[in-house]
Amino acid sequence: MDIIFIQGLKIDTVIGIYDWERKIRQDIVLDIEMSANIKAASKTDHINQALDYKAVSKRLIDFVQRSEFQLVETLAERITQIVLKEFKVTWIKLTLNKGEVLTGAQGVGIVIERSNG
Ligand SMILES: Nc1nc2c(c(=O)[nH]1)N=C([C@H](O)[C@@H](O)CO)CN2
Repeated sequence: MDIIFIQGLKIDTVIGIYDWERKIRQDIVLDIEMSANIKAASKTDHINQALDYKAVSKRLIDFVQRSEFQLVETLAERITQIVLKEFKVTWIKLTLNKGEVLTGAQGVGIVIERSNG
């Protein structure tokens, strides 16, 4: 299996369970690994045959910026479902980092793997 990845994709959104978090926008950072078969793209050297990481990133930026979830779990699950349904991806690993919201910690977040195969 080949993997196309997107690393350190920073997106602003409304997320969190506390009142103060509902009134501000916070940055989350996504690291994404997606299964891809790169044979056709590498043969033809054409973007039409490739999993276009720019297209994935544009779709996720739009979705995350419009979203207002409370939990990182919900946002992560929705992101993986979008990628699996709308792109030629059968497996995805997503790391969602909410950053320095927990006193004493450099980051908090979630790592999930999903597949539809
Ligand atoms: N499992 C989770 N725990 C917590 C979440 C979450 O999304 N999933 N969120 C919070 C708060 O919003 C926190 O990030 C802000 O201090 C706390 N625990």
